[in-house]
Amino acid sequence: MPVLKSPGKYSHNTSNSPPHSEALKAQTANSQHVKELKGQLAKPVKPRSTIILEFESRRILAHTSDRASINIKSSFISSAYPPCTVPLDKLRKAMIEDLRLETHNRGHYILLRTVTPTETMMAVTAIVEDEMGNVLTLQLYNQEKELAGPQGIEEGDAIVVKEPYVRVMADGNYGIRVDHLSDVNFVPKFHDLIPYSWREKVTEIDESPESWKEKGNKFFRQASYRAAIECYSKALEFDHPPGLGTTIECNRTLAFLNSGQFDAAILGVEKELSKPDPSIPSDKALFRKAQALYQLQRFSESCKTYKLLSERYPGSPLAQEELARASARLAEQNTGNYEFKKMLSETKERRPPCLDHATYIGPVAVKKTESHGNGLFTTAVVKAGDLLLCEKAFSYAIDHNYDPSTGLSPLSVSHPDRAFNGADAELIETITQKLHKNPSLLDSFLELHRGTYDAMNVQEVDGKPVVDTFLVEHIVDMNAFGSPISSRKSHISSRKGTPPPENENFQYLGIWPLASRMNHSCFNNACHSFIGDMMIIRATKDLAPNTEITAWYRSPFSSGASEKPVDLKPWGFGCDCIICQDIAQSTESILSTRKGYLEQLRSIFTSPRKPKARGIERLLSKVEETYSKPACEVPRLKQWIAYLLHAKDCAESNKPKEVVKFGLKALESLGYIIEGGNALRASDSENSLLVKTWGLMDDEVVSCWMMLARAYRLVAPALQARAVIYAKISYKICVGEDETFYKTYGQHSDRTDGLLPTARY
Ligand SMILES: C[S@@+](CC[C@H](N)C(=O)[O-])C[C@H]1O[C@@H](n2cnc3c(N)ncnc32)[C@H](O)[C@@H]1O
Repeated sequence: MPVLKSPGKYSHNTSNSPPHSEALKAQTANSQHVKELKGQLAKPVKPRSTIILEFESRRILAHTSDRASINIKSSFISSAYPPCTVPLDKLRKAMIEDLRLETHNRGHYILLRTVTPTETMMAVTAIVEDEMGNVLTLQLYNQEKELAGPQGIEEGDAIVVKEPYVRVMADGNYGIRVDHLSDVNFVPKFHDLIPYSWREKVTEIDESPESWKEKGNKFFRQASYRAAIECYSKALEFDHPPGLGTTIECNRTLAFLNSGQFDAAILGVEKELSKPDPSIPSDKALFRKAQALYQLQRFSESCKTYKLLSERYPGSPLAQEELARASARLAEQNTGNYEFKKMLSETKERRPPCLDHATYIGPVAVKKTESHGNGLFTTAVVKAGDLLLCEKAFSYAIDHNYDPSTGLSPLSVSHPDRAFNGADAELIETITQKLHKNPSLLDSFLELHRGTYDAMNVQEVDGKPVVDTFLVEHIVDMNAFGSPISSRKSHISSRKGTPPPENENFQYLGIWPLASRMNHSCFNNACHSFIGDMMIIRATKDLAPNTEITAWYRSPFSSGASEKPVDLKPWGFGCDCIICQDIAQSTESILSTRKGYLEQLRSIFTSPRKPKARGIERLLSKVEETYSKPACEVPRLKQWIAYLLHAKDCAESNKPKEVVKFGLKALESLGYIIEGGNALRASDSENSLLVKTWGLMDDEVVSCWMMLARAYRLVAPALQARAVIYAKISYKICVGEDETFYKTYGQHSDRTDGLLPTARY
């Protein structure tokens, strides 16, 4: 049977997979005990030394156990909760024993200090103490994992947690769980909040901008950018000669750049450049600004800044090189001309395959639909195969801990009724951090569809962005796409009958904000494909301006003979396209009669001893009779597969006329209206064959056209070239590009579908 295209959108709930459901059950059992403790004060239940010892033993065990022995690690949370939106100076300070269990201690903050090294599995975790010496576990979710590394949190570092959520953990110990990045402040050792007993001795020499700059430089050399930024910021608080201030600002900008804080890097540079007489050479400042703009995909501004740099400082080879790179991105952004073959090679060189390319927005725009929120619409006439959008992922993740033998990841983030794992958790974490570091990106991300999640509308507190992790989670749930490393790879392997395991299609997960505006229709008019983290959307039909562009969240092609509407429950709606309506309106008896014929055909096609063609054709006609509407109005998905398989059989038995007849019928089943395909006259010209209306697209459509092309070569040679052109357009729609078409398909292949034996990814 044909292997059908992998699912499109991704909504992945793993709560029914055995290890996760076991973990969920265990948590439910524990929840009664936890309920009883809710609201009680977090008075220590074990001595400090025992809690530290238990944590240290677990930490050492985690380092020494091999990967195979890692169990599913789960993190349960009973319900989403909003981040703290109260400024720190409006909160009251609390000690551990003032906090209430299983409670979000609103109106309070707590100052803590780490007394152990950190450990990371689900969260960055350490034992922390308060000023009274009481200890508990601190779990920081969604933080950069580097925080647990040599450049991260050190023993003795101070941390403020706003409105701490105190939990009773699975081992009975108490812990503070922090899900929102803005609920945590890492407090520099020299900050006023730090009590004297916790302070490091500060000598006079420390209290100068030079010494803070030197400290900053030391941290910078160790790639401890958070600490370096703290020191540079402290240095800038002092009176300093302008030259020194500019150097410190410049160093801080580089630390911002290296830690992905591009907004802050641009701000720092602009402050420097706005000074009437910047005393340091501003080439560094301009260069860093151009780099930060590039990282934010603001290529036009990046090019302008590099140009300014080249004018002011001619002869800088690095600036010339970077200008060329930014100009190449700008050209992609403006024209949609990409070197797709090169991009495919790049996917082999990079892991994860995040490509250095720009987003092209073709003739499309976001607009309100009548009944399902926003949608994507054409803004001009479009032909089948035209590029509508080539979008770089906003964020892209891979499940690093994925275990192919079990199909599971040891990471799991769970709610009572659902579980995420691996790539989801990774993606949520990456996006949360990106937004936290670059608030200029917040607005456009938060505009994405969020389902029923109701979030507060505060975006800044204490001068820092507020990112609601649970809102990010909902947006990911509604908008993320699962993707293979490249659609060409999936296409070739499915043609060869070695489709990648289903999990490989979900191996990468990403958010493509504009593409995610597309609503679903089984009777779609656009297809998305991938080259690494670039998503390519092409029209599958000729479209008039102002047409809503629709794609598949799940493919309506299902294996087996049963017909039912696609399950779109994870997105909270049911499809009401004409295909789904037709299934809903068909009587049980019609559907079961059709199913019966299809089952007979299926067993014939899979049997080594085939009956006479006439018998098969009679059954095919009976299938046709079960449909009441013409295929050009309502595509017949099951009939398409049946005709296609028969056409393949005919091709294998060297019956070119029959291949033409049934290959065309197969395409017509998908809604294609094709003129001149059956004429088979010697007088025909290439132009006699014409697709008047395009139907549904699938990887198998490429095979069908190639099969037709081979048959035409024998019975109507004039039509062969046009059939190849249609195969090439279909290939372009399915894999995103047609530069590799002739490396993949050829008329001289010994396969009936023309796939070349040399075709490989
Ligand atoms: C990824 S979003 C698509 C864009 C969304 N309409 C918006 O306003 O941003 C997915 C959501 O769109 C809506 N949606 C998509 N296709 C739909 C359809 N065929 N019928 C009804 N609602 C649909 C559902 O609410 C779904 O959860």
